[in-house]
Amino acid sequence: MLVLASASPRRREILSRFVPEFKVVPSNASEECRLREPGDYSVELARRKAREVYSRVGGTVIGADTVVSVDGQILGKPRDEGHAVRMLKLLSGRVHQVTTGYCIIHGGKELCGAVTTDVKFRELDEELIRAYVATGEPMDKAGAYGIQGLGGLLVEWIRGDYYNVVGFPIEIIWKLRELGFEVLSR
Ligand SMILES: Cc1cn([C@H]2C[C@H](O)[C@@H](COP(=O)(O)OP(=O)(O)OP(=O)(O)O)O2)c(=O)[nH]c1=O
Repeated sequence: MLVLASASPRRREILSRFVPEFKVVPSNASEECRLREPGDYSVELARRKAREVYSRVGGTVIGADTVVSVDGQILGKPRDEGHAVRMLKLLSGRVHQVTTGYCIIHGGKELCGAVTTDVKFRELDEELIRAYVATGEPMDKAGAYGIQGLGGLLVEWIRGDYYNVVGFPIEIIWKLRELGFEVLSR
């Protein structure tokens, strides 16, 4: 049985487009992490999420973690609205990286990786930033925006996998296919 170790509705929605059947079991793993490099950090958290769920339910388990980084500095989810405003000011007019680490536990082995997408934001004025934060959309999202929602307004261009920005890189689907899971079957 395939298990998605995530409480994220976006991850569930993306996986369900490509794979017909899986179970969702959110992880209770701690998100405290001292690593500073976005790839190392996101893979470590993805691995913890996958291991914690695997220890309870077994099967083939997918864990993922998404971070936004700018100049190598990791931005997680905003603590409050003021923090969201500061993050968006920092990202305004600049290119940043969105990295999703993943870990698939299958047959007792761990298959882990990280995918990075570059995203360029438009120049954002204070009024727009405050109006966007007031919509509430930034609060549960790494980097304080969601490209798939109203946050699409902030983006000038992206380079790389769009799904990766939303939290679920397509590389995971290809890995599942290599492991023998059917993709696009109904
Ligand atoms: C940058 C960006 C992030 N995000 C989201 C993806 C992730 O859900 C979230 C980052 O938090 P994560 O800790 O990666 O995931 P989560 O807490 O939502 O779910 P779980 O740990 O149970 O798997 O930010 C978007 O939805 N759109 C975006 O454009």
